[in-house]
Parts: sequence; C-alpha cells; structure tokens
Amino acid sequence: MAGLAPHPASGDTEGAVVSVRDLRMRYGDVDVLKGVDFTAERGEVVCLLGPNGAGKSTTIEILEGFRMRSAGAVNVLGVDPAKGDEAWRARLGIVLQSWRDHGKWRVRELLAHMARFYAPYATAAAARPRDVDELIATVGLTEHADKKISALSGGQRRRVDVAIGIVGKPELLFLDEPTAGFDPEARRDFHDLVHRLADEEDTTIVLTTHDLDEAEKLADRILILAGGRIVADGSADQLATQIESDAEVKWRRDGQKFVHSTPDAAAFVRELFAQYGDDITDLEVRRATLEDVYMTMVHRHETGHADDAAQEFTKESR
Ligand SMILES: Nc1ncnc2c1ncn2[C@@H]1O[C@H](COP(=O)(O)OP(=O)(O)OP(=O)(O)O)[C@@H](O)[C@H]1O
Repeated sequence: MAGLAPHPASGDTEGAVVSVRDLRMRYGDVDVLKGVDFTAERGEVVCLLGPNGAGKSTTIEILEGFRMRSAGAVNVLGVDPAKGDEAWRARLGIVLQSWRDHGKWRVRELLAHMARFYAPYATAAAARPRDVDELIATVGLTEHADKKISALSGGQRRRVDVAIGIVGKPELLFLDEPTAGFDPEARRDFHDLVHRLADEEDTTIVLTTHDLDEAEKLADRILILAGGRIVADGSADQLATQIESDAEVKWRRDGQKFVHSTPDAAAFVRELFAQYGDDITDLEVRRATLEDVYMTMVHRHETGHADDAAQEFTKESR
C-alpha cells in the first residue's frame, strides 16, 4: 500500500492521547457505563471488546464528542470532547458502525470533497489532507474511483468509510467494527494498513470488533468491557496469564492421536518424553487463547461477578 508519509508528533499530546477516568453513562434509568477507566498512548492500537450492548459504541461516541457523558473525566488529544472545536475534530479520524448516506457521490469526488475540510488544519508537523489518489490506492479502490458509491458492494463501501476516516491524516483514529463485511483479502489489507498507520505515522487507534482473531492480530492492548466496567486490560499474552486455564497437549504415538489437559504443560511434556522418547511425534501445546479469556471474563459478568472481575483485575494490575 502506498502513500503513508510519516508526520512527527504535534507537541501538545505528550503522555496519554486518550484518558478516561470513572466514565459513567446512564440512558433513562439504565446505567450502561458504571465507571470506566483506561488510557491510550501515542501510536498504540487499543481494541475494545465486549458483548452486544456492553457500551463500546457509547464509549467511542463520548470520546468522539458525539455523545454527552453522565459523569467522569475524559481527555482526548488534550481536550474534553464535550468542548472540542473544529480544529480538534480535524485531528480525529472516525469510522462509524453504520454506513453513511453518500450513495450519489462518486468515490474520488467524495474523498476530494472531504479532503478539503482538512486543508486549513495542516501544520508543519502534519501535512493535511492526504493525496486522494494515493489514499484510494491505499484502500484498494483505484478501479472503482469513478463509480457511484451506491454501485459499490458492502465491503467496498466499508473501504470508502475507512478512507474517509484517514483522509485528514488523523492523530487519533476511531474504528467501530471496521472490517464488518470485508472479504479475507480486504481484511488482511486493512490489518496491514492499521499496523502501518500506528508504526509509520504514530497514529493512535481505538477500535471495536467482535472478531477476537482480529483483536489479537491488531491490538497492542485489549480492553474487555462487561457489566459497565473494564474487566480486563492488557496484551493478549498478559490476559491469557490472568485466567486459570489448563493447557491442552496433543501428540501422536505409534500413529495414534492423544490429547491431555494439564495446568503444567512443561512438566507433562518432560514426563511424556521420558516415557516414550522418539515414539512421540506431532507434539502441540495450546495455551489459553483470547477467546478463552474473553469467555471467562464475560461469563463472570453474566453470572453477576463483573464487579469481582473488575476488582480482581485492578488488584492484579497495581
Ligand atoms: N440513544 C440511546 N438511548 C437509550 N439507550 C441506548 C442509546 N444508545 C445505546 N443505548 C443502549 O445502551 C447499551 C449500549 O449500547 P452500545 O451501542 O454502546 O453497545 P455496544 O457495546 O456498542 O453493542 P454492539 O456490540 O451491539 O455494537 C445498549 O443496551 C443500548 O440499547
């Protein structure tokens, strides 16, 4: 993918790019967020996971300044989103969950139009906007650039959404279920794009997804939101060590397949080799996956132990 020129940090975002403290959101008499805390650093990819209705979109919309919170302290690029002005907004990129109604526009025409909004906000540190044709190539839409958006497939429209999200070369990019409807190749290209934005441009990325494999591939840090709180915060590896789960050992001996679950895979495998040595083939050890962690944490919430899970997590991360 072409066209991702680096831009240096713009000075006023030292420290956390996103900082959320005791965030609460109440719809009517229902508390959806009951005290959410997290931060995101420059260049970090943070993935927000959680069941349907957990409050992921609500959280992101509050950070984007589209929704007023009920309580708590939120700081995004040095500003309270409730008070963010146009210049602040120009530093954000947003890919919402639902399609926008741009059907009558042609792809290049729409992106060129969007790009013009960002031109006044170019700085010495950040050349805005991106070159539109390079951007179209980056999201793999070159051969569709002159088509009306209504004539594109669902996955191609989603690529347009992603292009709109990054046309202004954002310092912070919000992606709400960005790959819904992507085919496997588009998904892989998108993952490459996210890595390049974070690594080469130091873009901070906050995304939601229901695809745990995607979260594991993309995220420097995973947050699991359940029962109105963050019940897990860490890399996929760190989270795997926070749940008690047996490793699964698989092997073959004399052509026969064996499987065994054990809390101490190393000791078990040592013993296996001591007994059968060269007869052992096709050895595999599978540790707790992100799916195991997710299921455990969300199940604790569903069985009414979310507060315990959140407290346990807070204790462990101190
Ligand atoms: N404007 C609103 N008024 C009242 N309730 C709302 C409103 N928006 C969201 N909710 C409720 O708040 C809860 C959280 O919704 P939200 O869309 O933030 O969840 P989510 O984690 O993004 O879910 P999903 O994974 O399904 O996208 C849901 O129970 C939803 O019904």
